[in-house]
Amino acid sequence: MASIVGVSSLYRSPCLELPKRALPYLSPSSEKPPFCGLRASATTRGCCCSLRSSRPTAAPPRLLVPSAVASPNSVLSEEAFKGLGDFSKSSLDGEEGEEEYYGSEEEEEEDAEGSAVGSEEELAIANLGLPEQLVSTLEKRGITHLFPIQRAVLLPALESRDLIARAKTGTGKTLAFGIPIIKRLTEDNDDRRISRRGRLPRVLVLAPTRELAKQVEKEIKESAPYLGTVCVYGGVSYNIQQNALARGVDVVVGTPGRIIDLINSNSLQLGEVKYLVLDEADQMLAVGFEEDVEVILEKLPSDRQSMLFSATMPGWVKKLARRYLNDPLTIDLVGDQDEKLAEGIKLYAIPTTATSKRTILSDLVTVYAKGGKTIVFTQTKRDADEVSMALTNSIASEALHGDISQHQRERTLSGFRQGKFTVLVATDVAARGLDIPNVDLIIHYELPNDPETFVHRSGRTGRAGKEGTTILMFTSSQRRTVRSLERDVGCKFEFISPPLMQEVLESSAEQVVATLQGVHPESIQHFLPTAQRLTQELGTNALAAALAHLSGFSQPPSSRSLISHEQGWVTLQLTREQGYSRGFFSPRSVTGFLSDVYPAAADEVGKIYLIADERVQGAVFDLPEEIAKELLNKQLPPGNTISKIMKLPALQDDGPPTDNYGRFSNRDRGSRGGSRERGHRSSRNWGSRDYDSDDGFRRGGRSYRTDNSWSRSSRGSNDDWLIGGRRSGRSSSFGSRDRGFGGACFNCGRTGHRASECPNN
Ligand SMILES: Nc1ncnc2c1ncn2[C@@H]1O[C@H](COP(=O)(O)OP(=O)(O)OP(=O)(O)O)[C@@H](O)[C@H]1O
Repeated sequence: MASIVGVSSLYRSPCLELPKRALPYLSPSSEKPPFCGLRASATTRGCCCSLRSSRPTAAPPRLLVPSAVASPNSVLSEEAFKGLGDFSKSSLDGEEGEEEYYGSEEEEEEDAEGSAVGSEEELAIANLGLPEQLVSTLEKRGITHLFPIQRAVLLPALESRDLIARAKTGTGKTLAFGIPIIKRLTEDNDDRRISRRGRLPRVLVLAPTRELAKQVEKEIKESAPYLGTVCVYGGVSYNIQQNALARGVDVVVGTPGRIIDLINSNSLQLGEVKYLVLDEADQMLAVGFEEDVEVILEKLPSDRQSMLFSATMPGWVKKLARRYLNDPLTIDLVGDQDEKLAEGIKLYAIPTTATSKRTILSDLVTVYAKGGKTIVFTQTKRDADEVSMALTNSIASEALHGDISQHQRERTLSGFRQGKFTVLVATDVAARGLDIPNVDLIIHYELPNDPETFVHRSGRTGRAGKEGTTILMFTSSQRRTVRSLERDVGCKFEFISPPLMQEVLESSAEQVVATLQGVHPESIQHFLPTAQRLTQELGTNALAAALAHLSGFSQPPSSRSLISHEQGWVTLQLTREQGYSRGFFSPRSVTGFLSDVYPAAADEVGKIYLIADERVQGAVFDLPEEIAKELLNKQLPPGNTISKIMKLPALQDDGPPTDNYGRFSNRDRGSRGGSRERGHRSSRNWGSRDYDSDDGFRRGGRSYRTDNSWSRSSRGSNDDWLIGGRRSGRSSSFGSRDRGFGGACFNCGRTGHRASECPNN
């Protein structure tokens, strides 16, 4: 698990170049010894100071930029930050050598050498010669040492290099561009322009969503309150934004749609912009946004520094970026071969069915979030609403998507940040960039559209070195997509089963206990007399009743299938003693047995699985609660036992759910009908997915992969859910209302009739 403390780890050979060369490069007035904070290579390749600047660097007034030593394959080691992001062994699009690239092949080898002489001190922001105001505001926010991406970007950014930077989610990319830009703006203030009214912006940061734009604005404002920073985005009145721009501004952060509107109304002039940042660059350059970005770029001076940041940079982004960037330096702290997710994120995957999804969801939240914050990602706005509504019965939750008014979106996010409710159900509008403290659990209620979205969604937890958990829910038909996801993201899921009711009850109780610990002692005093009376009357039952109520279990939990996890179903086990067997024991034996003992049970039986233990002749199967009760009261033929079970025994063929199982289930005939329809719709709906864009209207999304394998499978899975989810009620009713006999005759073994109707009788 990565830890922020990792920052204090030592790396071995500190850069020897920078102290000599970089003094003027950093703050001329600083008396602190500057250093680059990067280990010099044990080989001949040198540290960041030898990064080649292959074009003249635009030195700001009073900043002397040293002419760097040419070293095309400059290498930096990240020993000190292991866990927060490793340097890659390959370039973003595999075209090494074509461009300057920041990564190492011999890193591991180097890491084994040398002695630990670098120190926390060397990474201390206070030692870098940054403007004092900046150092002090960062320190107040607990930011005292550079994170790896910040360290890697600082010098090239100050050298005015165009950059393409990739680092994992939550590793501090905002300040990676923020710190050098703020330094330049602060020092480039000879003419006191920072306070001048009507000054035009020198920095433009483009972000794909309003929430992200606001967050970047906040980060810059908090780090440099003395700069004029204005955020412009759609969904709110123009006036306030226009007035703020008119007063004079240093940094504009915004979403493309509103920026274009403000340019067109002449409220925003970009003629003095010196620094352009595309945050979440791959999304900014995806179809739909790219045209807007191009319109904006046309308004910018060509003599500017451009920087692209994201946790994901598919190859096409880099190719496209060449059109906008000038001899860019690529800084890649992710690498193509390695896991793309931030470390410290535990990954689980859980097989579900469309009908059991919602029940499982609330159980997962209860058991895995342990009272912390959860974000549930859905594909569509409608699903976000519906899932949030369904959850609200048991857990406080709210929905966030592009159809919700901007005002409400802001209120929702702020309520979530403040912990007023603990589950946010969102479309991918919340997948990128949002930095919300203490999000412990991410649930992909629906498979993401592409691996990049999976990385960004999951990256809302495990930020800045913290731990987090991600759970992917999938149906059996989506198994292949899950495997592709593992391959594309370089991760491995641990496959889990739905939590048992006992676990849910225990977790709920624990959370209530944690909440009780926060009750103010004075409040307790008010309730003490009643508590004492109740304890005398009811003993510990009084406290248990209070816990049950506060856990949301005033009524006993409804019965639930251990197989499908659907409510209202019970899982029973049939075992047959040796010697009573009528031949080979199979699922047909179960349906035949049921039709003899209680035909209603044979009609309604759900999934049937054989017990794995070869010494036991038996199976488990699902029945509706009422039917199960009746069956348990029936007289059974000798040698047979039926009991209600609380835990599944080991089952043959991996147990539920697979595509093969349930062949003997009546209910399954319905779902097979459903899957025909799924197949029919799967490819068509891909383009019309209900995707949120910044400005609340649909934008297309680039299909990131060229081989289509991911896209195709996720298209299928997307629609699978669209149909499965919305029609879940119908799907489950197909089987149970269809009274045709789905089992096999106990007599002749053929399907379609009961033993009592067997023509062979
Ligand atoms: N040097 C630092 N020390 C401590 N905390 C930091 C440092 N730099 C950034 N942070 C904090 O780390 C968190 C994550 O930063 P940020 O949102 O910039 O990550 P990111 O890499 O842009 O993530 P994403 O890819 O999800 O957009 C923020 O809360 C930020 O304030």
